[in-house]
Amino acid sequence: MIEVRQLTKRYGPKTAVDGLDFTALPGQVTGFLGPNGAGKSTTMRMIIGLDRPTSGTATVNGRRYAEHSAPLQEIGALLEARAVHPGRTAYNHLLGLARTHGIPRTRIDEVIDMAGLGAVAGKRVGGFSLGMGQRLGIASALLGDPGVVMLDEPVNGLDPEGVLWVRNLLAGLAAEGRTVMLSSHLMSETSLIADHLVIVGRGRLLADTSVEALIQQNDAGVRVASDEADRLRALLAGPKVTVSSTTAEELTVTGLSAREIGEIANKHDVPLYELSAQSVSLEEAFMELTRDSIEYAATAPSSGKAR
Ligand SMILES: Nc1ncnc2c1ncn2[C@@H]1O[C@H](COP(=O)(O)OP(=O)(O)OP(=O)(O)O)[C@@H](O)[C@H]1O
Repeated sequence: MIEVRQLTKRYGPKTAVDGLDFTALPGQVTGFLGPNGAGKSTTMRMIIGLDRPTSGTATVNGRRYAEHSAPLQEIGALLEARAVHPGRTAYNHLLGLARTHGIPRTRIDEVIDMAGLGAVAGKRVGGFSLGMGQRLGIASALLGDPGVVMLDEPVNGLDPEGVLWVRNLLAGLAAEGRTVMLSSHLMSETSLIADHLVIVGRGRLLADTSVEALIQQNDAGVRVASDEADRLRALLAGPKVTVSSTTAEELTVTGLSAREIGEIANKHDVPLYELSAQSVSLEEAFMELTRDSIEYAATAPSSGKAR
């Protein structure tokens, strides 16, 4: 489990992480999402003790990273995929890590296989593509067989086959009861991989939710078309129901499901030409949530126009 409590990091006048609270639970994939500069990497660096919080705490299985006697066996992290000596082979990179952490050699072959690096294990890392570097970074994170796995932008640079591999790998790790956390600035990709979403902007928590709940929250009503739209509108009226119309024949209804609307229409013999549940895409929901938190917006802020 990863627990972040009132975590804050300031660099001079800049507040990179601002009173952040969230928990990544075992058995789940937690997606840590936010636009560029939202504070994701800084938070992850504090979780593994590479940066010291200005205030607040970040713990792994109840303890700060530095308090673990064998941290690599506790939490496997991929932060900078290319922080590997370019002249070393992938195998020797993993061997160096294994030796300094008391991990048996047999585990190296296991993670090489798991990461699909068998054919290039003897090659120098300097010649690796971005995708191969990511795979090696993930293999390194898994070397200590840790119960907690935290990966910063693990699908960056991977081709579709690689993205699918990460997805299946992380789902498998979570199914084994491990805590899995990954960061990304891409909602569509993350919603396919993660069960739980922690969304941040300008260092602050914007949402802590399940993918399912976010989909439900972004229910944009049910679109109904009928040439008796006015009669239907009256039949649907209720305290929690809102009905708006775009044309004489079309209604958008919230507060009732498509099934309920269909049943009412059927009971009163109102013919329907369309009955479809609308939803805002998760990408749109993410943009809406983070709109005020974009640090590097393309439009000039002085234009006064909505981005
Ligand atoms: N060492 C540092 N000194 C000063 N400012 C920093 C430092 N590290 C990060 N920042 C600033 O803190 C903010 C958060 O940065 P961080 O890298 O954590 O964001 P991020 O969400 O990981 O972004 P990205 O998706 O671009 O990697 C940014 O405004 C960044 O410029």
